[in-house]
Amino acid sequence: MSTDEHKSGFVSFVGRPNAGKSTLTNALVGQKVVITSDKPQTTRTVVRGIVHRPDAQLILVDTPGLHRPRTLLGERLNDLVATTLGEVDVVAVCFPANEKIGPGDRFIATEMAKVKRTTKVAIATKTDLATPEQIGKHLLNIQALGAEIGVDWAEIVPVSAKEGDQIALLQDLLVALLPEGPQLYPDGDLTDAPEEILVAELVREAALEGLRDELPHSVAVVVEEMRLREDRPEDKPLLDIHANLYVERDSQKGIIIGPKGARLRDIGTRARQQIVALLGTPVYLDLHVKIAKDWQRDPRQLRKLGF
Ligand SMILES: Nc1nc2c(ncn2[C@@H]2O[C@H](COP(=O)(O)OP(=O)(O)OP(=O)(O)O)[C@@H](O)[C@H]2O)c(=O)[nH]1
Repeated sequence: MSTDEHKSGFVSFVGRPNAGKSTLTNALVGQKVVITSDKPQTTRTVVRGIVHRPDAQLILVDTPGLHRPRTLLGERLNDLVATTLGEVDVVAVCFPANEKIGPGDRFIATEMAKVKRTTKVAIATKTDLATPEQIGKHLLNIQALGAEIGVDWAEIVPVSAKEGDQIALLQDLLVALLPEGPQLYPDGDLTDAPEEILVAELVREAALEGLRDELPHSVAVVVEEMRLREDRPEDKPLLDIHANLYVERDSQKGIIIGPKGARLRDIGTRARQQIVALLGTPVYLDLHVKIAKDWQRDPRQLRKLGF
């Protein structure tokens, strides 16, 4: 291969909620750039992770879990997913190896079949949670599903993002599918999401830990202000961050705040540690819980919350 054959392009991971898309993005980039959670549907913004290699630049677009619209928010997410898929070079569908292929996977793969132009890859994720026999059967099922609905997988790759297993191979295979093209982002850029969005996502992630049922869908975070505190010595900077956690109902506010504010304090501590790790600056984090009544169904509120 000649050295001027540089490749660049966009890859989008899709899959049902919790399929491991965010974890895989982080594993490929080699650093945490998108939040992960064991709650479905936590990814709401399209954050790109960027893999820099001498021969290629691989830009990962992390789409929200594709699902049938339930609320207005759901419809917007689906619009976003459809738009994203038409614009990328490769769509990689994630099928968790520790679970059978179900109606959700079938729905997504069928949607995928409609995006004709884009190369499709299948990824069997979370292989550390399955036996070799299960993985083998899973790969055959993925192939059969493709044949049934008319999707011709360019590759079917089993990986474990958690163990780092086959991640390098996946990177090579994805690069091979990219068109020739120049470097699109400067060296060192890992994502083009604004810092406020990353910070809001980290707060949301901390708030979701330990929550059950419907509440995860009801939490939104907006960073209201983020600036370096004045009058600090240059070698001891402090970043002041003010963020609002929005919930839909009074009862949910109580859950987030917890007895005597204990849960909110805990959210703040955990989020702060992650933000410091991301930005490399000491942080003072001020969190407030607010009610935005039924925000998921209200277009005005959705806009205000950044959707
Ligand atoms: N054991 C194991 N767990 C994994 C692996 N990849 C992801 N997980 C876990 O699966 C859960 C979901 O992972 P995410 O990466 O957030 O999934 P997602 O597809 O981005 O989820 P949504 O944002 O809901 O669409 C988290 O608890 C992860 O820790 C893996 O390779 N092995």
